Amino acid sequence: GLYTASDQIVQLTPGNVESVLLNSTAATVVEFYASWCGHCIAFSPVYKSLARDLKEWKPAVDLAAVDCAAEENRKVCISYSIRGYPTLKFFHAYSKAGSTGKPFRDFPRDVRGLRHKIIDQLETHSETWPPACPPLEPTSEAELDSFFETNNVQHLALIFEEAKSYVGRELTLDLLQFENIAVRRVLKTEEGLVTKLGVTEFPSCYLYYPGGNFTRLKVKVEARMFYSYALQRLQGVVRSGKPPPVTTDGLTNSTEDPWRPFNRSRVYMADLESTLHYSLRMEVAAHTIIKGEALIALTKYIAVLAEYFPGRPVVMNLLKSVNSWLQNHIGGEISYDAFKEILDNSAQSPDTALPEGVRWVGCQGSQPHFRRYPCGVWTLFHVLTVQATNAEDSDPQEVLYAMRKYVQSFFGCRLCAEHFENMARESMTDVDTLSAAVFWLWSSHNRVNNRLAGALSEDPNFPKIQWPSPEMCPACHMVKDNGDHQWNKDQALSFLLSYFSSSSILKDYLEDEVQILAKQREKHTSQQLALEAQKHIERKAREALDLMTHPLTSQPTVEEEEEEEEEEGEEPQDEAMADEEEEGGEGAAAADEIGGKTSEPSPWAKPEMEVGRSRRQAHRKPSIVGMRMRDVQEDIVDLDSFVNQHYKAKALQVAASSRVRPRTLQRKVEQESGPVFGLGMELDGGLGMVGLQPMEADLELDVAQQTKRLQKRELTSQNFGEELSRRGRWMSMLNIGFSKVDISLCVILYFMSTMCLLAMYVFFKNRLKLRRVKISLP
Ligand SMILES: Cc1cc2nc3c(=O)[nH]c(=O)nc-3n(C[C@H](O)[C@H](O)[C@H](O)COP(=O)(O)OP(=O)(O)OC[C@H]3O[C@@H](n4cnc5c(N)ncnc54)[C@H](O)[C@@H]3O)c2cc1C
Repeated sequence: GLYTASDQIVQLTPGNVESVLLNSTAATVVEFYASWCGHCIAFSPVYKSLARDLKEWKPAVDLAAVDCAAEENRKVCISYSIRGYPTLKFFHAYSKAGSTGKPFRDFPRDVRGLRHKIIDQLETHSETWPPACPPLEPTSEAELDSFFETNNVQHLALIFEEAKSYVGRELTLDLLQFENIAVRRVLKTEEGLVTKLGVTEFPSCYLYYPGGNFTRLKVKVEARMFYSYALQRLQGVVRSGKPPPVTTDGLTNSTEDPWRPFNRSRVYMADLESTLHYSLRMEVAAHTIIKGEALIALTKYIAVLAEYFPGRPVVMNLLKSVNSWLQNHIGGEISYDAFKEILDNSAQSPDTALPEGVRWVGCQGSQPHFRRYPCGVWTLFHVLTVQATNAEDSDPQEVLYAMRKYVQSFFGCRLCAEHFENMARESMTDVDTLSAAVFWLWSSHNRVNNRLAGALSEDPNFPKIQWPSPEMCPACHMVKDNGDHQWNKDQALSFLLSYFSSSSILKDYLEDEVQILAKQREKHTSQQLALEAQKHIERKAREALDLMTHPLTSQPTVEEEEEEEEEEGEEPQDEAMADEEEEGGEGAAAADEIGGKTSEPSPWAKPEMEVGRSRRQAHRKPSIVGMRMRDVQEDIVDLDSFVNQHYKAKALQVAASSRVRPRTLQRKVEQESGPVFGLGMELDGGLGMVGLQPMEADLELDVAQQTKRLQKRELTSQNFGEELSRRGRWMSMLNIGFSKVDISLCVILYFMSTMCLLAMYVFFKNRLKLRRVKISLP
């Protein structure tokens, strides 16, 4: 069909048509249309505007539509005698069954004309006046005398006008949903009242009070919209069913945050940063893996933020680094965890952070469930569209597209997203200038405001209005010759450009940059500590398990030994290479050498293997001794040293991968022939190094063999980064070693399991004996 749920037009179907049109408390205007009909398509924007214009009249008049082109509605349209499209019909309140409505013949194709036609029809109601509709006839002096006796209202607004004017009746219906106010029209011909109040201008509005007191309502222009804005803001006037606005004291008590006093007509950076925090750390976080449309949406969103967000340097640095990370990302998906690492600046780049948590200021609500994040989203994108106007060569739809995509993929309120998408589909693609983008968002936001006025989500302290109000921007409002309201687009644009400009954004209540960075560092460190501690515990558990399953007495297999040799051999290389790559090369080469020797299954390899083994066992023994010899402090998990070690390994890794450069063969040969592990010992000096004594004697290799091996290593030099990180892990693992408690625990467990086995052995042996004795008995 031509209408959606966000158009505030009831969509009729065979299922609801009777309940909507018959015996209803409100009169209903129905458009019968065919979705293929060009005139209907052309009329639909007018009908939608009419629905927005008459929004406040709903209890008295509602708008509906039915698509007669839809097969399922065919019978409905036939039963209402529809022959052509579009057809408008008026159904009075409490219409009886069988009523087919009054057709609007040759109806006007503009909102004003239709509005007047509807008022005319309302006035033709011949039966008892429907209670939901306020009296539309002019009032008299006599009626006013007793008005306050029969009506419990605080304000009576009198619209003095000519007989042909509709302003009084329109305002009566406009204020229908507000309490503590009533509106009546007084004709120019009501001389008594005109003279009493000294009325000289028609139309004009006077506030009338008990006892005959009165005052003139001051407005910029004597017109419906200006009266409406002003009357809704009178003291005590509230939307029906809504609690009265609370004072700041009340607000302080009803929100968990302390109330932050603020200027209602300014934008606050604290709201924008809070919105960024919430959207990137809460909304986007709902996607564990971000791919497809969501990834496009995130990339666009971050790109416009990095380009146009008028943030402080620390936030801009962060947005730019997230943007470049996303732009350089290869592949169709990212994990939120990876994204969050960048967002939380886990690389700890200086002066780069997005404050955590929210501090709503201009978007504070009188209750925790009002305003806040959605208010921030609107404000953020208004700011971005305005900032984009400074970059003249940018794509006019860029920011709107980013918003559309973001809302589609991430905005948690799915119905809001659907409504927004409907608006975007309708007209976003028509935006062809940067100013048009500012306008589009502003008018779309006003459409949403119109729809939501009076909704449950409306904060009574911040009523939804067509923004900006005449008080905020008098020049933005003007009236046409016929008295209808019109936006002065030039004035509205310059108001928006100034209101959302970076220079107008207030920096109050922002968290201090130094504090943000310190917090970030603190958080990062504690995360690292927790991670390292967890790794440490896991490692210890693994090692203890190993020790139980491979008791000290059992001999490792040749393969195991080879593996260990390789690992041991690599460790000093890590450290050495990171510290000074040349030495590391030697260490690894020597380790390769050992591996190479032991793995050769030659007949004469055995004695050599045995020699190697005994030597290695000699190496291994001190490693355990070494553990026992370690400091008493070892019983305490020294997390600081873990962190240092982690950073050191990381830094070395980065340094190594960035500094690795081709080495000359000659240099390598020279280096390989020297005592190779000395540096490793010096660097580490702990458990991990124990098995790596200098072994010049074992390294009498022929040059050709070495050359070959080195060439191989040269080829793999590109993978140093990876290799290093792998080896780094081993490094830290061996370096930590076992504490006394660990060893004692293992020995006790080992002893207990041996005893257990022994007990089982004795038990079964005795049982077998007993059984044999039984069998042998006659
Ligand atoms: C894309 C989107 C769609 C939404 N759809 C729905 C929905 O379908 N249903 C629903 O219940 N809620 C919806 N919401 C939430 C709703 O629009 C409000 O954001 C929310 O109710 C909070 O209202 P608020 O009073 O803080 O003012 P908001 O409407 O959030 O406005 C925030 C601030 O922007 C300024 N402002 C107001 N109007 C304009 C304007 N026209 N142009 C420029 N600035 C303006 C004002 O200073 C105002 O305080 C949506 C929000 C977004 C971001």
